Amino acid sequence: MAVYTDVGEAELAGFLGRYDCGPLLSYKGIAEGVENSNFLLRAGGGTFILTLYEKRVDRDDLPFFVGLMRHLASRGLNCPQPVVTRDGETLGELAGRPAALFTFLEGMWSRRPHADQCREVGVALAQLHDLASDFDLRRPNALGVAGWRQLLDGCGPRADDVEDGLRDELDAELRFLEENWPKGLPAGVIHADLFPDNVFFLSGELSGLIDFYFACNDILAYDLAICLCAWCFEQDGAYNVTKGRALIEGYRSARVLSAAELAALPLLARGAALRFLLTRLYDWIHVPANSFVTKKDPKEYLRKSRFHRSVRSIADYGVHE
Ligand SMILES: Nc1ncnc2c1ncn2[C@@H]1O[C@H](COP(=O)(O)OP(=O)(O)OP(=O)(O)O)[C@@H](O)[C@H]1O
Ligand SMILES: N[C@@H](CCO)C(=O)O
Repeated sequence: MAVYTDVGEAELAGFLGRYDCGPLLSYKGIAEGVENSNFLLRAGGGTFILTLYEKRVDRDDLPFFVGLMRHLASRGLNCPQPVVTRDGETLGELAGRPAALFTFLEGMWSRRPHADQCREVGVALAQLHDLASDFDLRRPNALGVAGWRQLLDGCGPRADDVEDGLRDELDAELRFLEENWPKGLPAGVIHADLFPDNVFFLSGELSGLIDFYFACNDILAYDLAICLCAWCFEQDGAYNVTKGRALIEGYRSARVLSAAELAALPLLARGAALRFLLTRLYDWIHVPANSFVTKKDPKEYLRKSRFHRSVRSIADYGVHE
């Protein structure tokens, strides 16, 4: 459950008083998610999502995230929109945390994505890259290759509690990636966390994207590699070549992937697997066992990391140049 910060009714009503959203009717914490505290809120003027920003979100980055959501929506991409107060503000403070109110997006995320949904995500990701290309704010990727060493160091010797020898294995993998990380590939704004729980479907079609709080400037094809990790493996850990092909072909139908980008995919996917392995491992070690947050399994990403290390060319992902 991701409600780190509790909000009292009186202080919430006070916060909402700055908006034209009508009186507070009800609110409840949303169990899903691991990063921020989210509440589903009903007011006279409709249904909203209230987000309180927690540890991994830097307050100074909020104008980038909120601005990006507004920019993408103005270009036709369906994503939550910050509600503006009567004073023209989109960001405020509640229960000691930075907070914002968003429009509610209809739809459900897919617990067991099928190949057609992978294709749709590929298309949507390419559209996002294209639509964000003229967004004028910049945010370096704090969880990019240059930030992984600090995460691994932060895990310390307790990494070996998850699996014997894990710390040395990750150290070797990280060193390899630091030395071989591709340079010069097309870069721009990426979502950086487009997992199934951040993609909504309605009546069988992709209806919107949420959770832009890792969005940043980085290699575009790295975003595709993240989706390859998040969408194209089965619950038993096996890579599904049909889903992988659908995702990549969906992406290519909306944005041309150069030969260099395609060739770099296995390396970028190793990086993507390591990034989520490291954040999960860090949380596994540091989030107290009695907290109300369901920790995500680092071993799922260890298996994915090992799979990507075994890949010899993009043909192993089911695609050709
Ligand atoms: N605008 C919205 N409309 C409808 N539901 C939403 C909206 N924003 C968030 N939610 C719901 O809240 C849940 C958690 O939101 P979100 O994914 O942004 O949280 P998070 O803690 O950042 O999660 P994650 O672990 O994916 O980083 C979502 O799975 C979704 O059910
Ligand atoms: N999508 C991430 C959690 C949010 O950062 C994961 O599955 O590890």
